[in-house]
Amino acid sequence: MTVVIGLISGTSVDGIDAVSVRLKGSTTDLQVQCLAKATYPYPPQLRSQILAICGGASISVADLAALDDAIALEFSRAALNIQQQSPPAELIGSHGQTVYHRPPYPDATIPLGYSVQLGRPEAIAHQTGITTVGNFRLADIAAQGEGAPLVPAVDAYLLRHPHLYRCIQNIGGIGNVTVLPPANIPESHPVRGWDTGPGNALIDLAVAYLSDGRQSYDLDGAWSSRGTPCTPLVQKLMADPFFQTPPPKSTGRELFGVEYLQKYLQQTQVYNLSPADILATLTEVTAVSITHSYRHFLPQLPDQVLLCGGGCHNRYLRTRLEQLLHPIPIMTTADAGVDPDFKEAIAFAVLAYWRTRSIPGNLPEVTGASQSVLLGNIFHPHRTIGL
Ligand SMILES: Nc1ncnc2c1ncn2[C@@H]1O[C@H](COP(=O)(O)OP(=O)(O)OP(=O)(O)O)[C@@H](O)[C@H]1O
Ligand SMILES: CC(=O)N[C@H]1[C@@H]2OC[C@@H](O2)[C@@H](O)[C@@H]1O[C@H](C)C(=O)O
Repeated sequence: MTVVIGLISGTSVDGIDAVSVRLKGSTTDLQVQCLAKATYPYPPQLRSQILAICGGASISVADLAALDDAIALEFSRAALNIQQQSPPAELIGSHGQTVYHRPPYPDATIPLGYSVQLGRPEAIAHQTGITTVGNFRLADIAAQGEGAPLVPAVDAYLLRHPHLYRCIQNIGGIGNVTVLPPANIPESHPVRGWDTGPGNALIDLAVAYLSDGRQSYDLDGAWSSRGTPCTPLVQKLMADPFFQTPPPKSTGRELFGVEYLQKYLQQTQVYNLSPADILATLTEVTAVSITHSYRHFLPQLPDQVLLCGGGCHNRYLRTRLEQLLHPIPIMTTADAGVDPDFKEAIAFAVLAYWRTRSIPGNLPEVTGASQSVLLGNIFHPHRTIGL
């Protein structure tokens, strides 16, 4: 049994999700007991700076180093806080903060992806005195994978149903799915997964714009529920090559970010949309892109969909998914015993644990990597002899 801390701040950049978990077993016998969980919001100025960088703002290398350390410090504080609420942890798995993600593409000078997570793990090891694993995406990228999504490998052991076909749908800033065939069918039906497109990132940006910065997200989907999705605009947006490309695929704020929103807002003028319609239409893009993925890239529709990530609390989005996928039941991962708001943090605790046991963490069927690889670099805290 090992106590491990898992840390992540996702593409919504709303704060650091931290868990302390007790782990037992390894893969098929993996057991996870959650001991403590909390979200630590970023200081507003740091959040704004991160969002600016994600939106393509220029930064000097010196400022990038300072930002990296500021994020590492917030992650270290989160780890030390969660540590106070649970037994001593042996290990930290820290995803860090993604600020740039470029999937691999054949015409690039080097046809490998490029993904930057800030909050350097060696600094977290130093600040906390706890061995820290980080840089999880790099080895998969070196093996020609997308470097994302990585959580499906953990979902495969925590959320498989004995005889039902499940989709685990994360709706964070970006959406991603894990496709879990039932445990009782042959291994020729592999676990799959990919990014489905925007989750809440565009909705959040639009809410901030339409409310003059007074709101940062559409609480429970209340605002969008007062609008009507503009079907011709949804169809136009769904023609984007990202949605039509079969998996493996990954994306981020580089595609579905500030620039996208600006172009989208111009298009909404053509259709004379109200603020509520603007939000309902963006929410519809999230819902339709998810169901489009299921209808086009799965051998069969799932028996159940289990939602996770902050978007599972958006009632309007959830209702639209229920309507679009009727009669497939839409639940959350809480119905299968995994907290939908902390599943990603739990996953990075498990990935760190696997790394220290030399268990590969990527699924080549998901990321497109040429082989399974060990994910992450291990950093031990430097302890001065005699202290
Ligand atoms: N009650 C709610 N109603 C509507 N939306 C909500 C609610 N609670 C959270 N959200 C949405 O969820 C977002 C946060 O989701 P989450 O923390 O899962 O994203 P993330 O982990 O940062 O993203 P990713 O999974 O892409 O890395 C918020 O920005 C907001 O848009
Ligand atoms: C580069 C990056 O941080 N990607 C995130 C993002 O947020 C959701 C989706 O896009 C997913 O691919 C990934 O995160 C989770 C933690 C993953 O790797 O499974």
